Amino acid sequence: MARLRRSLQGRVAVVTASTDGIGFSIAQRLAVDGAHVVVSSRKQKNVDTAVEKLKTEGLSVSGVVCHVGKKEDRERLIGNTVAEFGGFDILISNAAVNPDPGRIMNCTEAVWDKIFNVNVKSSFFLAKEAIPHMEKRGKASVIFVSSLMGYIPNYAKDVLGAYALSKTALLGLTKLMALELGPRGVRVNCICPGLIETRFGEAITKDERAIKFMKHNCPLQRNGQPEEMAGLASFLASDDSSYITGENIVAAGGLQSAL
Ligand SMILES: NC(=O)c1ccc[n+]([C@@H]2O[C@H](COP(=O)([O-])OP(=O)(O)OC[C@H]3O[C@@H](n4cnc5c(N)ncnc54)[C@H](O)[C@@H]3O)[C@@H](O)[C@H]2O)c1
Repeated sequence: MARLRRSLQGRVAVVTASTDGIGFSIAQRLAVDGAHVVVSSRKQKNVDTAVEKLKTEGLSVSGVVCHVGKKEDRERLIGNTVAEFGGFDILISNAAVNPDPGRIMNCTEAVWDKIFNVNVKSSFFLAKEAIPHMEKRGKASVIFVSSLMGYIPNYAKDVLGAYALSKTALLGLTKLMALELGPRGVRVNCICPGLIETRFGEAITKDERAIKFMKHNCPLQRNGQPEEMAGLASFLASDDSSYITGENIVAAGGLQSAL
């Protein structure tokens, strides 16, 4: 007889930028699969709304405000979680920005710094700071959120320039961290979404040219939905992926070419 045990029962997960979009869907799915999920984003109001919504679905969640670029916010996110649960098992590093969409040769130093500070530097330091509190529980899984654009930074070169490049950096970060952390029992993987219908993605997903392009070039002929990233995240967080580390996994409807 099948055992009715949820794949993340007893685990504690922290998900950054999880009040909306892909992060919210991942938080929801991890909680449905049995984890307690710490929801976070920059604004208290958004955290409260997301936590409330998930609680009304009967899910085990709590919330902490965290701007991932601020060390003190990262310390609070980790500190509060450790104080309540003694540690945690799953870190989903999902926050990202693209403050001034444009071509790489138009990127200013200030925009470059903001993109790399949030998307790359903060992802690394949050993981580095979290790992001592995760590894002792024996099931640590770190998951970065990169992008298909990390592989093809020229995908939408008119709007994604330096942002796409920051996502390329995460592909390498995943490989490097997995190598160093494997012997400590910590797995590090990365999800690379294609075009997903969120507020962040709508500059492209709602563009007529992109819609036409997807119809003809994406094997599944459509954009993705945030929920379609959530199962992959849950799998990578669970024991079902216990022999998988250092992988950058694309979920993009089969799309392989630049816009
Ligand atoms: N939507 C897509 O087509 C797509 C494609 C590939 C990758 N991604 C990646 O997926 C992730 C989620 O994006 P999304 O599409 O769900 O859009 P989204 O706008 O819902 O998510 C981005 C989130 O990051 C948050 N954020 C920005 N700066 C932050 C900071 N300093 N600290 C904490 N949170 C911060 C924003 O508030 C926002 O909630 C991002 O890493 C994005 O790069 C999205």
